[in-house]
Amino acid sequence: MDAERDKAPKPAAPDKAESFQSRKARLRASFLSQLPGRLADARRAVAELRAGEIEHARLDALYVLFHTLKGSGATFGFRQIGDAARTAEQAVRRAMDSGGHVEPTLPAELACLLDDLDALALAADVQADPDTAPGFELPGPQSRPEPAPGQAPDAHPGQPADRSQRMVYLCDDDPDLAAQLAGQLGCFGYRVRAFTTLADLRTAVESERPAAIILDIVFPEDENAGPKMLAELRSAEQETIPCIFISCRDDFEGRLQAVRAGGSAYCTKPIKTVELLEFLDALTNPHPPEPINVLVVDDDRELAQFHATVLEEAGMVAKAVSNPEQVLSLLDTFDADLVLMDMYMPDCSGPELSRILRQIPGHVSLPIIYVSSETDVERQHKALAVGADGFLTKPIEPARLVAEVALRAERMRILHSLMVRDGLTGLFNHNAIMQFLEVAVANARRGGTSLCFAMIDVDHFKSVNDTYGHPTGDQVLMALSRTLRMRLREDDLVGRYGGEEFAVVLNGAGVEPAKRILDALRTSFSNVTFFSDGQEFHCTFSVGVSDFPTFATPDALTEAADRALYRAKKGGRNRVEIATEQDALPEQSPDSAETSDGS
Ligand SMILES: Nc1nc2c(ncn2[C@@H]2O[C@H](COP(=O)(O)OP(=O)(O)OP(=O)(O)O)[C@@H](O)[C@H]2O)c(=O)[nH]1
Repeated sequence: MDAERDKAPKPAAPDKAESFQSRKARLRASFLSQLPGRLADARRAVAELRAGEIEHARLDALYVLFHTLKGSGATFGFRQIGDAARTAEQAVRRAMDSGGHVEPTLPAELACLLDDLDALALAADVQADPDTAPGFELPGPQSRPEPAPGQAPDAHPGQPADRSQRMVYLCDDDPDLAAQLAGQLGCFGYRVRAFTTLADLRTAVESERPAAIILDIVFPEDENAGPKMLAELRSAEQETIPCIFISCRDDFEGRLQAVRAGGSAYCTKPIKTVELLEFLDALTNPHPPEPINVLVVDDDRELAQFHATVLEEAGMVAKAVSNPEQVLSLLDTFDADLVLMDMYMPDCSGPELSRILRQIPGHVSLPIIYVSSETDVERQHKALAVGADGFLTKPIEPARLVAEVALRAERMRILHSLMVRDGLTGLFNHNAIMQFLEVAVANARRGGTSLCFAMIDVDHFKSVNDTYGHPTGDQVLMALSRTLRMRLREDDLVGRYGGEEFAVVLNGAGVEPAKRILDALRTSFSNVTFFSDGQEFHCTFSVGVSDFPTFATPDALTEAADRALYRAKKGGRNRVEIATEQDALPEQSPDSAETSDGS
């Protein structure tokens, strides 16, 4: 039934240099050129309908065809085509709802509607001016709101932000807290000047403008002195300096004063350094955030391409696909933040595709929004019940499409980041790094590549805590996490395995390069000087490394790395040990693992 369309030339992938006006004209022309083929397909299917018989398959196919035509006709500005297709769709739906029984009058009714559609298709070239057609007004480039308190702005947890050389002023009347926070932020690459009085802060701002201010609310002179000072600084400054309030006040009044003074974020004491860092990164990061990635799935190629074009115009990265079968493999390589999905597609419906995605652990929380001309609320609810997140009705205004996609994708990035991050270090947490290890092993197996898994454990960490106190121990852990994040490649994965143990997945690395990299990290960390109560000290760590394919499963890799780490500790610490085949799980040699999972 789709034979004509398959022969039709596919719309070219969006060319970045091509203007939106010319893209929309091209897609509209492509829709028109394919219209006769689609109508011929429909006419053949109508001719094959047997009056008085049960005809599930032909009715299903006709339904998808008219439904698609309804949505794309309206989107490309051909309202009458959309209306006629809707009437035909409703006639087919009635037959489907009566158990697939074809009333004797149905074929003639549909043939009549197809005559109308043929006539409209002929007239279509002059029917609608694309510039005035609904659905063609473009929103401006996607603008992102400043992160609100509680929002984690970094879309890619575990990836370092370039914080080097960013000067931050911190003002708190508690000198110990000011010094401690300054020390911790310093571990993450910020240059911090700490002040205990507002007068000193004002003098410093007047002589050198900082990238951000961290400001207490309550000072001895006034319980709202911090917000008052910010308001004063802002009235004197040409450009506003971002400010994060820190306070032991968690009451509404304190928060209200902070917002009124223009505070961008609010952290309550005791301060969680990672939370503070996230706000600082968001407010001072000179790099724009990662664009939102959207996968658009619609069997109507022009419509998929059109929606992708609208999203790209708004600064997102959008891939259009018309065959649902390609979605899984595409998602392996395209890190989609959201899937925009048609509801009725001939070979696999939107709800079926949603179910398939929800059965894959990695896609359980991937936002799915249907874009469909289905207006029946009950059917919309049924489609949503399989795990989709929203419903947009075709034709959709570009501005609304962009806003809905941006809102949901941003929210999911925030939630995802909170779910997968460790609170102290900002690295992936235990569950996340173990899940990433599974994915990395599956990818390495499929691609025939290698990878290394390293377990890193700080040496004599208990005595660091015992000698210098727990907060200093925390600083050591934060400094190590930063060293790992800054020095490893972007596609390597770093997580906090637990306590003072860290896990690293070095994608594509063999044992020898992995050992070289980890030895370099070990040396550079051992050179970091820590300070506590006027005393200096250094820390080291030990590493156990296992590799794929010598160890073929995530369990085998973890166990082997753990055993190698034990040897490193036994052998005197501050060293990297490589796992050998003797470190394999007793019951699971690499060979048996290869066959047990069927690969
Ligand atoms: N400061 C701090 N300490 C932690 C944290 N998580 C675990 N620890 C401490 O890390 C220490 C780990 O000590 P051990 O497992 O005995 O090992 P170790 O002292 O590092 O000695 P070796 O591993 O044998 O070199 C314990 O004292 C834990 O309380 C944390 O988040 N912060």
